Amino acid sequence: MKALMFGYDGQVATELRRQAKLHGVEVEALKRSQADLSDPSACAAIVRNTDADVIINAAAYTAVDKAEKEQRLAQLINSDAPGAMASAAADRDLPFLHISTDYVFDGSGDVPRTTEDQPNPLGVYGQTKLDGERQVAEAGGWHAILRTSWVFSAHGNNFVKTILRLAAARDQLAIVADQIGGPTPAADIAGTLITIAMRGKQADGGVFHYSGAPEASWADFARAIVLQAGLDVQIVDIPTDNYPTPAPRPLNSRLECSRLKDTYEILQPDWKTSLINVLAELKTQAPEP
Ligand SMILES: NC(=O)C1=CN([C@@H]2O[C@H](COP(=O)(O)OP(=O)(O)OC[C@H]3O[C@@H](n4cnc5c(N)ncnc54)[C@H](OP(=O)(O)O)[C@@H]3O)[C@@H](O)[C@H]2O)C=CC1
Ligand SMILES: Cc1cn([C@H]2C[C@H](O)[C@@H](COP(=O)(O)OP(=O)(O)O[C@H]3O[C@@H](C)C(=O)[C@@H](O)[C@H]3O)O2)c(=O)[nH]c1=O
Ligand SMILES: [Mg+2]
Repeated sequence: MKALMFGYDGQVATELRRQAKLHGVEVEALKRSQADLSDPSACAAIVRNTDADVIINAAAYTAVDKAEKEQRLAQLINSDAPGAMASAAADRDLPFLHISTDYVFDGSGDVPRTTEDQPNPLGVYGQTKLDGERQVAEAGGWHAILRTSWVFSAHGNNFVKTILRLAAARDQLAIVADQIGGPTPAADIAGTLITIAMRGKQADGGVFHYSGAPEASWADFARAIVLQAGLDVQIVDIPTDNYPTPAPRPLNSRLECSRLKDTYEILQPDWKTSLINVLAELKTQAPEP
Protein backbone atom coordinates (compact mmCIF):
# COMPACT_ATOMS: atom_id res chain seq x y z
CA MET A 1 0.00 0.00 0.00
CA LYS A 2 1.16 3.50 -0.77
CA ALA A 3 0.24 6.66 1.14
CA LEU A 4 0.66 10.22 -0.09
CA MET A 5 1.34 12.41 2.93
CA PHE A 6 1.30 16.20 3.16
CA GLY A 7 3.96 17.15 5.73
CA TYR A 8 7.50 15.87 6.19
CA ASP A 9 9.26 17.41 9.19
CA GLY A 10 6.32 17.89 11.56
CA GLN A 11 5.96 15.81 14.71
CA VAL A 12 3.35 13.41 13.35
CA ALA A 13 4.81 13.34 9.83
CA THR A 14 8.27 12.42 11.13
CA GLU A 15 6.89 9.54 13.22
CA LEU A 16 4.74 8.36 10.35
CA ARG A 17 7.70 8.19 7.98
CA ARG A 18 9.57 6.16 10.59
CA GLN A 19 6.82 3.68 11.31
CA ALA A 20 5.37 3.12 7.87
CA LYS A 21 8.24 0.87 6.79
CA LEU A 22 7.62 -1.49 9.71
CA HIS A 23 4.06 -1.95 8.47
CA GLY A 24 5.03 -2.38 4.84
CA VAL A 25 3.43 0.93 3.89
CA GLU A 26 5.24 3.08 1.36
CA VAL A 27 4.97 6.78 2.17
CA GLU A 28 5.55 9.62 -0.24
CA ALA A 29 5.96 12.56 2.15
CA LEU A 30 5.72 16.06 0.72
CA LYS A 31 7.71 18.95 2.09
CA ARG A 32 6.41 22.50 2.01
CA SER A 33 8.63 23.13 -1.04
CA GLN A 34 6.79 20.34 -2.90
CA ALA A 35 3.27 21.08 -1.67
CA ASP A 36 2.49 24.41 -0.05
CA LEU A 37 -0.85 24.31 1.73
CA SER A 38 -1.23 28.06 1.31
CA ASP A 39 -1.97 27.10 -2.33
CA PRO A 40 -4.99 24.77 -2.01
CA SER A 41 -5.52 24.20 -5.73
CA ALA A 42 -1.88 23.14 -6.19
CA CYS A 43 -2.34 20.60 -3.35
CA ALA A 44 -5.56 19.33 -4.94
CA ALA A 45 -3.74 18.88 -8.26
CA ILE A 46 -1.15 16.67 -6.54
CA VAL A 47 -3.95 14.48 -5.17
CA ARG A 48 -5.61 14.28 -8.59
CA ASN A 49 -2.37 12.99 -10.13
CA THR A 50 -1.16 10.64 -7.40
CA ASP A 51 -0.70 6.89 -7.74
CA ALA A 52 -1.17 6.44 -3.97
CA ASP A 53 -3.97 4.39 -2.37
CA VAL A 54 -4.62 6.76 0.53
CA ILE A 55 -4.04 10.45 1.36
CA ILE A 56 -2.81 11.58 4.79
CA ASN A 57 -2.69 15.24 5.76
CA ALA A 58 -0.12 15.76 8.53
CA ALA A 59 0.63 19.41 7.70
CA ALA A 60 -1.03 22.31 9.46
CA TYR A 61 -0.63 25.83 10.78
CA THR A 62 -0.04 25.04 14.48
CA ALA A 63 1.20 28.34 15.96
CA VAL A 64 -1.81 28.96 18.21
CA ASP A 65 -1.03 32.54 19.29
CA LYS A 66 0.45 33.69 15.98
CA ALA A 67 -2.72 32.52 14.21
CA GLU A 68 -4.63 35.35 15.89
CA LYS A 69 -2.73 37.74 13.60
CA GLU A 70 -2.49 35.46 10.55
CA GLN A 71 -6.09 34.39 10.21
CA ARG A 72 -6.08 34.31 6.40
CA LEU A 73 -2.97 32.16 6.17
CA ALA A 74 -4.21 29.81 8.92
CA GLN A 75 -7.53 29.48 7.09
CA LEU A 76 -5.80 28.56 3.82
CA ILE A 77 -3.55 25.95 5.46
CA ASN A 78 -5.95 24.47 8.04
CA SER A 79 -9.26 24.73 6.19
CA ASP A 80 -9.15 25.46 2.46
CA ALA A 81 -6.21 23.22 1.55
CA PRO A 82 -7.57 20.16 3.41
CA GLY A 83 -10.96 20.86 1.82
CA ALA A 84 -9.50 21.02 -1.69
CA MET A 85 -7.34 17.93 -1.09
CA ALA A 86 -10.32 15.98 0.30
CA SER A 87 -12.45 16.98 -2.70
CA ALA A 88 -9.82 15.72 -5.10
CA ALA A 89 -9.48 12.53 -3.02
CA ALA A 90 -13.27 12.05 -3.13
CA ASP A 91 -13.24 12.40 -6.94
CA ARG A 92 -10.59 9.67 -7.08
CA ASP A 93 -12.39 7.55 -4.44
CA LEU A 94 -9.27 7.64 -2.22
CA PRO A 95 -9.62 7.60 1.61
CA PHE A 96 -8.58 10.91 3.19
CA LEU A 97 -7.03 10.96 6.69
CA HIS A 98 -6.90 14.26 8.54
CA ILE A 99 -5.89 15.44 12.04
CA SER A 100 -7.73 17.92 14.20
CA THR A 101 -7.56 19.22 17.74
CA ASP A 102 -9.09 19.56 21.20
CA TYR A 103 -8.99 23.32 20.55
CA VAL A 104 -12.18 22.99 18.48
CA PHE A 105 -13.96 22.88 21.86
CA ASP A 106 -14.58 25.81 24.20
CA GLY A 107 -13.36 23.98 27.30
CA SER A 108 -16.57 24.18 29.28
CA GLY A 109 -17.55 21.39 31.67
CA ASP A 110 -15.28 18.84 33.28
CA VAL A 111 -16.12 15.59 31.54
CA PRO A 112 -14.36 14.27 28.43
CA ARG A 113 -15.83 15.61 25.16
CA THR A 114 -17.40 13.05 22.84
CA THR A 115 -17.41 13.13 19.04
CA GLU A 116 -21.11 14.06 19.31
CA ASP A 117 -20.46 17.20 21.38
CA GLN A 118 -20.82 20.59 19.74
CA PRO A 119 -17.49 22.31 19.00
CA ASN A 120 -17.15 26.02 19.76
CA PRO A 121 -13.55 27.16 19.27
CA LEU A 122 -12.11 30.00 21.33
CA GLY A 123 -9.40 31.19 18.91
CA VAL A 124 -8.41 31.41 15.27
CA TYR A 125 -6.38 28.17 15.28
CA GLY A 126 -9.36 26.21 16.63
CA GLN A 127 -11.77 27.97 14.28
CA THR A 128 -9.67 27.19 11.22
CA LYS A 129 -9.21 23.56 12.32
CA LEU A 130 -12.98 23.22 12.79
CA ASP A 131 -13.63 24.73 9.37
CA GLY A 132 -11.11 22.26 7.95
CA GLU A 133 -13.09 19.39 9.50
CA ARG A 134 -16.28 20.75 7.94
CA GLN A 135 -14.70 21.12 4.49
CA VAL A 136 -13.21 17.61 4.63
CA ALA A 137 -16.59 16.12 5.60
CA GLU A 138 -18.47 18.13 2.96
CA ALA A 139 -16.07 16.92 0.25
CA GLY A 140 -18.19 13.79 0.47
CA GLY A 141 -15.58 11.04 0.19
CA TRP A 142 -14.47 8.46 2.76
CA HIS A 143 -12.56 10.32 5.45
CA ALA A 144 -11.29 9.94 8.98
CA ILE A 145 -10.66 12.99 11.16
CA LEU A 146 -8.55 12.21 14.21
CA ARG A 147 -8.94 14.86 16.89
CA THR A 148 -5.97 14.72 19.22
CA SER A 149 -4.33 16.96 21.85
CA TRP A 150 -1.11 18.20 23.39
CA VAL A 151 1.15 16.35 20.93
CA PHE A 152 4.75 15.71 21.92
CA SER A 153 7.78 13.98 20.43
CA ALA A 154 11.53 14.46 20.09
CA HIS A 155 10.97 16.55 16.93
CA GLY A 156 9.59 19.98 16.15
CA ASN A 157 8.07 22.37 18.66
CA ASN A 158 6.20 21.02 21.61
CA PHE A 159 5.65 21.52 25.33
CA VAL A 160 8.30 18.97 26.36
CA LYS A 161 11.00 20.85 24.49
CA THR A 162 9.71 24.22 25.74
CA ILE A 163 9.88 23.05 29.37
CA LEU A 164 13.37 21.56 28.96
CA ARG A 165 14.56 24.84 27.43
CA LEU A 166 13.02 27.00 30.17
CA ALA A 167 14.14 24.64 32.94
CA ALA A 168 17.75 24.96 31.81
CA ALA A 169 17.70 28.65 32.70
CA ARG A 170 15.45 28.82 35.77
CA ASP A 171 14.85 27.05 39.05
CA GLN A 172 11.13 27.76 39.16
CA LEU A 173 8.49 27.68 36.42
CA ALA A 174 4.91 28.92 36.76
CA ILE A 175 2.59 26.71 34.72
CA VAL A 176 -1.17 26.72 34.31
CA ALA A 177 -2.86 24.05 36.37
CA ASP A 178 -6.52 24.60 35.47
CA GLN A 179 -6.31 23.49 31.81
CA ILE A 180 -6.80 19.72 31.83
CA GLY A 181 -6.19 17.39 28.88
CA GLY A 182 -4.29 14.44 27.51
CA PRO A 183 -0.68 14.70 26.34
CA THR A 184 -0.41 12.53 23.22
CA PRO A 185 2.78 11.00 21.80
CA ALA A 186 3.17 11.75 18.08
CA ALA A 187 4.42 8.18 17.64
CA ASP A 188 1.07 6.78 18.76
CA ILE A 189 -0.84 9.16 16.50
CA ALA A 190 1.28 7.93 13.58
CA GLY A 191 0.58 4.30 14.50
CA THR A 192 -3.14 5.03 14.70
CA LEU A 193 -3.15 6.73 11.30
CA ILE A 194 -1.36 3.75 9.77
CA THR A 195 -3.96 1.38 11.25
CA ILE A 196 -6.78 3.53 9.87
CA ALA A 197 -5.05 3.76 6.47
CA MET A 198 -4.58 -0.01 6.30
CA ARG A 199 -8.24 -0.71 7.07
CA GLY A 200 -9.28 1.95 4.55
CA LYS A 201 -12.89 2.06 3.48
CA GLN A 202 -13.67 -1.27 5.19
CA ALA A 203 -14.19 0.56 8.49
CA ASP A 204 -16.46 3.44 9.44
CA GLY A 205 -14.96 6.89 8.94
CA GLY A 206 -15.90 10.24 10.41
CA VAL A 207 -14.61 11.97 13.51
CA PHE A 208 -12.54 10.10 16.13
CA HIS A 209 -10.99 11.33 19.36
CA TYR A 210 -7.54 10.14 20.43
CA SER A 211 -5.53 11.44 23.35
CA GLY A 212 -3.09 10.15 25.91
CA ALA A 213 -4.07 9.00 29.41
CA PRO A 214 -4.22 9.72 32.29
CA GLU A 215 -5.63 13.23 32.17
CA ALA A 216 -3.27 15.93 33.41
CA SER A 217 -2.90 19.66 33.70
CA TRP A 218 -0.09 21.43 31.85
CA ALA A 219 1.53 21.83 35.29
CA ASP A 220 1.27 18.07 35.92
CA PHE A 221 2.79 17.46 32.49
CA ALA A 222 5.63 19.92 33.24
CA ARG A 223 6.30 18.23 36.60
CA ALA A 224 6.53 14.84 34.92
CA ILE A 225 8.95 16.27 32.34
CA VAL A 226 11.37 17.80 34.85
CA LEU A 227 11.15 14.76 37.14
CA GLN A 228 11.91 12.30 34.32
CA ALA A 229 14.66 14.55 32.99
CA GLY A 230 16.21 14.65 36.47
CA LEU A 231 16.09 18.45 36.64
CA ASP A 232 15.94 20.30 39.93
CA VAL A 233 13.19 22.76 38.95
CA GLN A 234 10.10 23.61 40.91
CA ILE A 235 6.81 23.75 38.99
CA VAL A 236 4.41 26.24 40.53
CA ASP A 237 0.68 25.81 39.74
CA ILE A 238 -0.97 28.98 38.46
CA PRO A 239 -4.46 29.75 37.13
CA THR A 240 -4.93 30.56 33.44
CA ASP A 241 -5.73 34.16 34.40
CA ASN A 242 -2.11 34.56 35.51
CA TYR A 243 -0.74 33.49 32.11
CA PRO A 244 -2.39 35.74 29.52
CA THR A 245 -1.94 34.68 25.88
CA PRO A 246 -3.22 36.18 22.59
CA ALA A 247 -5.36 33.07 21.97
CA PRO A 248 -7.49 31.70 24.82
CA ARG A 249 -7.02 27.96 25.49
CA PRO A 250 -9.83 25.61 26.59
CA LEU A 251 -9.89 24.69 30.29
CA ASN A 252 -11.44 21.30 29.63
CA SER A 253 -9.41 19.62 26.88
CA ARG A 254 -10.43 16.07 27.84
CA LEU A 255 -11.35 13.90 24.82
CA GLU A 256 -13.61 10.86 25.12
CA CYS A 257 -11.93 8.21 22.95
CA SER A 258 -14.35 5.26 22.88
CA ARG A 259 -15.30 5.56 19.22
CA LEU A 260 -11.74 4.75 18.16
CA LYS A 261 -11.69 1.76 20.50
CA ASP A 262 -15.04 0.50 19.23
CA THR A 263 -14.13 0.94 15.56
CA TYR A 264 -10.40 0.07 15.48
CA GLU A 265 -9.69 -1.49 18.90
CA ILE A 266 -7.18 1.28 19.55
CA LEU A 267 -6.72 2.22 23.22
CA GLN A 268 -5.56 5.55 24.65
CA PRO A 269 -1.75 5.60 24.91
CA ASP A 270 -0.01 6.01 28.27
CA TRP A 271 1.81 9.32 27.84
CA LYS A 272 4.10 8.80 30.85
CA THR A 273 5.76 5.76 29.27
CA SER A 274 6.25 7.59 25.98
CA LEU A 275 7.67 10.60 27.79
CA ILE A 276 10.54 8.42 29.02
CA ASN A 277 11.25 7.31 25.44
CA VAL A 278 11.06 10.85 24.06
CA LEU A 279 13.43 12.20 26.72
CA ALA A 280 15.85 9.36 25.97
CA GLU A 281 15.70 10.19 22.27
CA LEU A 282 16.26 13.90 22.93
CA LYS A 283 19.39 13.01 24.89
CA THR A 284 20.86 11.23 21.88
CA GLN A 285 20.21 14.21 19.57
CA ALA A 286 22.95 16.67 18.82
CA PRO A 287 22.21 20.05 20.39
CA GLU A 288 20.35 22.33 18.01
CA PRO A 289 22.36 25.25 16.65
N1 LIG B 1 1.04 20.02 18.00
C1 LIG B 1 0.00 19.75 18.76
O1 LIG B 1 0.05 19.85 19.99
C2 LIG B 1 -1.29 19.28 18.15
C3 LIG B 1 -1.43 19.12 16.80
N2 LIG B 1 -2.63 18.72 16.27
C4 LIG B 1 -2.77 18.56 14.84
O2 LIG B 1 -1.95 17.47 14.45
C5 LIG B 1 -1.46 17.67 13.13
C6 LIG B 1 0.04 17.49 13.11
O3 LIG B 1 0.61 18.41 14.02
P1 LIG B 1 2.15 18.41 14.38
O4 LIG B 1 2.80 17.24 13.77
O5 LIG B 1 2.27 18.68 15.82
O6 LIG B 1 2.55 19.74 13.60
P2 LIG B 1 3.95 20.46 13.53
O7 LIG B 1 3.71 21.87 13.92
O8 LIG B 1 5.01 19.66 14.18
O9 LIG B 1 4.21 20.37 11.98
C7 LIG B 1 3.42 21.03 11.07
C8 LIG B 1 3.86 20.62 9.71
O10 LIG B 1 3.06 21.33 8.76
C9 LIG B 1 3.93 21.88 7.83
N3 LIG B 1 3.38 23.10 7.25
C10 LIG B 1 3.06 24.25 7.87
N4 LIG B 1 2.65 25.15 6.97
C11 LIG B 1 2.73 24.56 5.77
C12 LIG B 1 2.44 24.97 4.45
N5 LIG B 1 2.01 26.20 4.15
N6 LIG B 1 2.62 24.08 3.45
C13 LIG B 1 3.07 22.85 3.69
N7 LIG B 1 3.37 22.39 4.91
C14 LIG B 1 3.18 23.24 5.94
C15 LIG B 1 5.20 22.18 8.55
O11 LIG B 1 6.22 22.31 7.62
P3 LIG B 1 7.58 23.09 7.94
O12 LIG B 1 8.39 22.11 8.71
O13 LIG B 1 8.09 23.42 6.59
O14 LIG B 1 7.18 24.31 8.75
C16 LIG B 1 5.32 20.96 9.43
O15 LIG B 1 5.92 19.90 8.74
C17 LIG B 1 -1.96 19.05 12.71
O16 LIG B 1 -3.14 18.89 11.97
C18 LIG B 1 -2.29 19.73 14.02
O17 LIG B 1 -3.29 20.72 13.88
C19 LIG B 1 -3.70 18.43 17.06
C20 LIG B 1 -3.62 18.57 18.41
C21 LIG B 1 -2.40 18.98 19.06
C1 LIG C 1 5.65 28.13 28.30
C2 LIG C 1 4.55 28.19 29.32
C3 LIG C 1 3.27 27.82 28.95
N1 LIG C 1 2.26 27.87 29.85
C4 LIG C 1 0.92 27.46 29.45
C5 LIG C 1 0.33 28.19 28.25
C6 LIG C 1 -0.68 27.20 27.73
O1 LIG C 1 -1.89 27.34 28.43
C7 LIG C 1 -0.06 25.86 28.06
C8 LIG C 1 0.58 25.17 26.87
O2 LIG C 1 1.42 26.05 26.22
P1 LIG C 1 1.82 25.96 24.69
O3 LIG C 1 1.68 27.33 24.13
O4 LIG C 1 3.10 25.27 24.58
O5 LIG C 1 0.75 25.03 24.09
P2 LIG C 1 -0.18 25.24 22.81
O6 LIG C 1 0.63 25.75 21.69
O7 LIG C 1 -1.43 25.94 23.17
O8 LIG C 1 -0.52 23.71 22.54
C9 LIG C 1 -1.56 23.39 21.67
O9 LIG C 1 -1.05 23.31 20.36
C10 LIG C 1 -2.05 23.11 19.39
C11 LIG C 1 -1.35 22.99 18.04
C12 LIG C 1 -3.02 22.05 19.71
O10 LIG C 1 -3.70 21.54 18.84
C13 LIG C 1 -3.33 21.76 21.16
O11 LIG C 1 -3.76 20.43 21.36
C14 LIG C 1 -2.18 22.07 22.08
O12 LIG C 1 -1.18 21.07 22.04
O13 LIG C 1 0.95 26.12 29.06
C15 LIG C 1 2.49 28.28 31.14
O14 LIG C 1 1.55 28.32 31.98
N2 LIG C 1 3.75 28.64 31.53
C16 LIG C 1 4.79 28.63 30.66
O15 LIG C 1 5.93 28.97 31.03
MG1 LIG D 1 2.50 25.80 20.58
